[in-house]
Amino acid sequence: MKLIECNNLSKKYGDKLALNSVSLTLDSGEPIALVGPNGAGKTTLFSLLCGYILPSSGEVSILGHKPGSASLHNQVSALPQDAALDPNFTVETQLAFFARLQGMSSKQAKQEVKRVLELVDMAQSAKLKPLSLSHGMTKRVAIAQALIGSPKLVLLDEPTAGLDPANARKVREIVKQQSANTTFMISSHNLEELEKLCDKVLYLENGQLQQSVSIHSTQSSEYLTVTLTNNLESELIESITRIDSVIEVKQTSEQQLVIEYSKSSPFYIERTLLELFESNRLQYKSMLAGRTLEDTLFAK
Ligand SMILES: Nc1ncnc2c1ncn2[C@@H]1O[C@H](COP(=O)(O)OP(=O)(O)OP(=O)(O)O)[C@@H](O)[C@H]1O
Repeated sequence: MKLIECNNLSKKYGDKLALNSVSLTLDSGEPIALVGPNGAGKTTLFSLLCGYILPSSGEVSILGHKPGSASLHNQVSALPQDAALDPNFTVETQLAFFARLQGMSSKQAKQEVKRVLELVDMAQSAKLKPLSLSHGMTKRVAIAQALIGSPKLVLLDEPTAGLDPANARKVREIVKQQSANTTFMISSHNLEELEKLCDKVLYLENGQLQQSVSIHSTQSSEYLTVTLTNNLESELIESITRIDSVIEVKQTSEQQLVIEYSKSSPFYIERTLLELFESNRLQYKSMLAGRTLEDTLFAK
């Protein structure tokens, strides 16, 4: 069963097309990063996955069910960037309230609160009220709240924004530890952090899914960014895809592609590409090796 499936998913706010025909399929497993510039549609996608808003067209399902449906009760949770705790109640009181809302008895809720606070190393603060917590501690409590009931999917919006390096690291550790049971989808502008944490990266721009890359495969293999002087033809892309060591070819602009390949003999891929360009009478502007997530996402 696929964790998330979106098929031509679109969302309009009035005339504004915030999400434009997004199609993707994601499996449960390692954390998934959602990146893109301000206004790209990340929050809109999160809101659709949570069932807070309905699509204007297209379909979305989580574990085969429509977001917000009763079958997904306790299976999906979200931590919005501006999530706030109620200043009037202790940490344990408000977390127990959310556990009760999930249908737990008061005894189960108490045990669950203890469990999730231990997961985020905040058990000692159970009896404190939010105003006596630091920003980092508040964030950990909010993550604990998102983990109540061991959901299958947890959506985290900028989970480390505004945190000092030690607290940001702590949050990363929590996500890593919990990833055995829960798939996290993390929206963030911090590419370096996402590189440490995530396997798959989804890149949204202007409401469209521009790229979906696997960080681990880009680290274990190599890739080349090739820019031609002419616009790319689909026959050329197909020919490159057929080269022995090529894993994947992505067109990133009219004249540019990123080729992911496994290293075989030295310069094999470069030599084969040059022969291919020569036989097709094509000229290239540049052929660059690159490996960071930023290079992958923003190579233009
Ligand atoms: N309720 C709304 N009504 C009208 N327009 C909206 C609404 N919510 C979002 N938008 C618009 O839809 C587009 C996508 O917004 P969204 O908040 O999903 O982007 P985002 O990628 O989360 O941005 P950021 O990184 O700044 O949080 C933006 O142009 C935004 O102005």
